[in-house]
Amino acid sequence: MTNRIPLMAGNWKMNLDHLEANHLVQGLALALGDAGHDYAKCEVVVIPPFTDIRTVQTIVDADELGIKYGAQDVSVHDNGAYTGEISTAMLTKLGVSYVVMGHSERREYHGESDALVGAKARKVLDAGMTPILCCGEALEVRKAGTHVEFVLAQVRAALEGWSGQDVAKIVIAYEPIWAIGTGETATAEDAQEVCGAIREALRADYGDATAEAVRVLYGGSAKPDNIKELMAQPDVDGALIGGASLKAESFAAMAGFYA
Ligand SMILES: O=C(CO)COP(=O)(O)O
Repeated sequence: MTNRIPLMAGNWKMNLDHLEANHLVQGLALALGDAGHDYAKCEVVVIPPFTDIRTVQTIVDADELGIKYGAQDVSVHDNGAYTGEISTAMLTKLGVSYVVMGHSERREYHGESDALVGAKARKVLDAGMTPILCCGEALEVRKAGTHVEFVLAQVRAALEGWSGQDVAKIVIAYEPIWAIGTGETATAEDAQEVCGAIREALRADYGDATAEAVRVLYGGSAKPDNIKELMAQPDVDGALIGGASLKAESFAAMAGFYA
C-alpha cells in the first residue's frame, strides 16, 4: 500500500430499521472511541438502507463523528417519474459520501448490466460522491479458472470511455460471489491475486498515477479473524463488509486492524 488510506465499509444490505440503525451507529461510535480509533489510519463508512440514512446523518452530525456513510444504490435519472428510485441529489442533500453500484446481489436480482453499473458510477462521481464499484465472479467461473479475466472485463466494461483522472477518484470492491455470506472467505492470496490484477489493469489502461490512487477493497466473509491477513496484502486497501458490519464490536475491531 502506498499512501492510500485504508477503508472499511459496512454494507448493511436489507437489514436494520432506522431505530436499529440509531443503536448500531451509536454503538459503533462508542466502540471506536474506546479503541482510540485513528481515522487517518482507517476510514470508516456505514452503508445502510435508504430509509436509515437520515437517522445516520443526524447522529453523525450531532456528535461530530468521524464516521462517514453511503448508499447501496442510486438512480441514473435526475428526477421525475421514476417510481421507487432515489436520485444523487437526494443523497448529496443527506451528506452521503459513498455509493455502491454493481453489487452481485443487484446484478443477479435486478438484472443490472455493466453498462448500467458504469452509468451509475458516472452519475455518482458527477454529483461529487465516491462510487464503490463492485465486481466479482461466481463459483463456476472460479472453478473454470477464468476469474481474473472475468473480473477485469466487468471493470473495463463499466469504466469504458472514462479518463484516468476520473477513474482515480473511485473505489473498486472485489467480491467473489462464492465467498459472500457463505462463511467461505477467499484466502488472502486469492484476494491479492484479483485485487493486484485490477491494479495492474488500471496501470496498463491509465498509467501509474491512477493505478496507485484507486483503493481496491475485498469483500466476502471478511471478519475480525481474517482482516489483518487480508490487509497485509499489498493491493488490498480495505474491505466491503456485510454480516460482520452489523455488530458494533466486530466492525470496530476490523476498522482497528492496524493496531
Ligand atoms: O457482500 C458483501 C458486502 O457487500 C459481503 O457480505 P459478507 O461479509 O456478509 O460475506
